Amino acid sequence: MAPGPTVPKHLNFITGNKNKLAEVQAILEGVIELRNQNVDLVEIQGTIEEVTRDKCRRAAEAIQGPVLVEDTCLSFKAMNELPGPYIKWFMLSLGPLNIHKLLSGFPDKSATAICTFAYCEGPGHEPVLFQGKTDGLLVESRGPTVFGWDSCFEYEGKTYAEMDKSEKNKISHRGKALDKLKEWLKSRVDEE
Ligand SMILES: O=c1[nH]c(=O)c2ncn([C@@H]3O[C@H](COP(=O)(O)OP(=O)(O)OP(=O)(O)O)[C@@H](O)[C@H]3O)c2[nH]1
Ligand SMILES: [Mg+2]
Repeated sequence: MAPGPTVPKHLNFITGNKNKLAEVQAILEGVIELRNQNVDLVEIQGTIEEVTRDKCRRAAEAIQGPVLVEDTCLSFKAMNELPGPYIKWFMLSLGPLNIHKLLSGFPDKSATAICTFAYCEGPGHEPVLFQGKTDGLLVESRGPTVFGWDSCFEYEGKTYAEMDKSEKNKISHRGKALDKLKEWLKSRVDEE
């Protein structure tokens, strides 16, 4: 095997978000077996990469072993890329029916969904990052309001919530990040 981090056959994906977990499981099916643990991790303030690296280090410390984590951002061009990693708190306060109002004073509704995965071999190891981005628009909610801001993020005329899952996974920020992770995993999974 090439030098660098190894990955166990059963990978611990640390997340408390059931919808995220379901998408990641669907996309990684047949590639690697995921195990999920919900560890309540502190999320710091900083750039997307700083937030994700720190989250990954904390997860590896918490379970004392190899971990995969993911952090999702939603950034608005008119707001100089905010809320970014802090979108969760805006969603919790405003909900899917009101989130579009954040841009009501701005003509530019451009939004970018960014997904950053981080893998870490264990405590003390440097996390490796895999990022995917999808450009779209922030719109009034259309479609089921099951997952976060899916009903408010429009890509080529449809909101994520109006797409079926396989359609979303093909073009989504998460799908693109996982394509990179899958490629990397091919040479890294420890078969022993
Ligand atoms: O409509 C959506 N489509 C998506 O594809 C998507 N992915 C994440 N989110 C939401 O964006 C925030 C990210 O925060 P986040 O990355 O810290 O996640 P989280 O705290 O829920 O879980 P985790 O940190 O335990 O993994 C949270 O409000 C998530 O619900 C999404 N909403
Ligand atoms: Mg979180």
